[in-house]
Amino acid sequence: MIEVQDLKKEFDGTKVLKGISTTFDSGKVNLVIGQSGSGKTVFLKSLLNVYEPTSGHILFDGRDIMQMSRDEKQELRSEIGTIFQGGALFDSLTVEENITFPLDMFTNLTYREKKRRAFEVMGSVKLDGATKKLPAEISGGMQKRVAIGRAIVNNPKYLFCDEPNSGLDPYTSNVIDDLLMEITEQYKTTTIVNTHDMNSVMTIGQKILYLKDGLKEWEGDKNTVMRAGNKNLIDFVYSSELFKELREYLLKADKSSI
Ligand SMILES: Nc1ncnc2c1ncn2[C@@H]1O[C@H](COP(=O)(O)OP(=O)(O)OP(=O)(O)O)[C@@H](O)[C@H]1O
Repeated sequence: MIEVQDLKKEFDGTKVLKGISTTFDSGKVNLVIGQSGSGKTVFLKSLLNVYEPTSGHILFDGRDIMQMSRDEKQELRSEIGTIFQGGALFDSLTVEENITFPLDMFTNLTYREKKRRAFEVMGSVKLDGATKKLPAEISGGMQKRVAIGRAIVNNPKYLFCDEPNSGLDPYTSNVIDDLLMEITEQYKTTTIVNTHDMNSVMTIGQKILYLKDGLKEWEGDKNTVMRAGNKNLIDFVYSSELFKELREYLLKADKSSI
């Protein structure tokens, strides 16, 4: 579980995060949504202390990253998996080597143990058939799965993903969403995902945090988002005609069942 208390971040006096408080449960996929520029990436990077917050508290299962020494932060980082845009794979390493990389870097496992763990993870992300391929030889969706595999190989307690579906077709996006859900439930990770993908919102949004201009405008889940009364949220989520019609249909169905 990650608890965020009154998180603020400014850059040279410009307030980007203006005091956000929320809780992200473990074993759940938590989505952060909002217009471009609303502060989603700064929020994620502040939670990770990539950007040092201006003020506030961020508690990782009760441990406040704002109060931690450098060594304690280092220790915490070993419990965190990240999938960031531009967090490119190593082009000259095979799928298996990419996934094994964090084990080489951060563990003292034996060769055999690393091999076993890497194969377990490649099974989880459904890459068993591509272990010896180079990133250039596999599709964008498979590359995303390698990135997910690399992020989970150390059994992280916390998983952060920035736009995991960007650049993927709808089918492959669903595959990635299903995978994030499976991993989160199987390993009980606290998973936080920044997304623009409304399909993800409707399917894996076990918690949804909607940011607007650096503030929490609304929070709920995929069931409550459909019936939410917040005008800004509705305008944002239902800017697609298809979703707008779906919402109207559901609200009518609600009324006719009363
Ligand atoms: N390193 C930085 N220094 C100064 N300002 C920044 C920095 N990073 C982001 N900002 C500003 O913070 C605001 C929020 O940016 P952020 O990248 O978090 O938005 P976002 O919601 O993730 O957008 P998008 O959906 O387009 O990725 C923007 O106005 C941006 O210019």
